[in-house]
Amino acid sequence: MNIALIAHDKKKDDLIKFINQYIGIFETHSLFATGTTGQRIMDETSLNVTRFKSGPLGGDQEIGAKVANKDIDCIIFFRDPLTAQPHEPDVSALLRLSDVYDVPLATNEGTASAVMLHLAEIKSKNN
Ligand SMILES: O=C(CO)COP(=O)(O)O
Repeated sequence: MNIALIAHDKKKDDLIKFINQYIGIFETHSLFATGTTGQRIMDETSLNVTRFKSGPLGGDQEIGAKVANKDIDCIIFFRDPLTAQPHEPDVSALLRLSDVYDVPLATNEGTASAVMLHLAEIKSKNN
């Protein structure tokens, strides 16, 4: 599967911790990320990631374009609900496209954990 990973600045530590928790599942998928999130993932985990521009510079939109082209199967987006983002319209556009194309989108750790359990189930069925 093609999985997009995104985290706002105050959630990046949480995302890295989350990824390391489920590293065995993530390493069996193709990963995409916005710029800074992707760099942190590559620096702090063993995973390789295709990086787009940083979110405020268009990265959410680039991932949105991939969603519209049916190139993304799942999005894990650790959003910061307590900090205003200068590129909020881009974030909303990505969330909207995930609904348009019915792409699973986890915007917090609880939902992301549920998604990972689902991916683990698929993996064990395929083995
Ligand atoms: O702002 C973001 C998502 O809206 C994330 O972008 P970065 O990964 O470049 O910080």
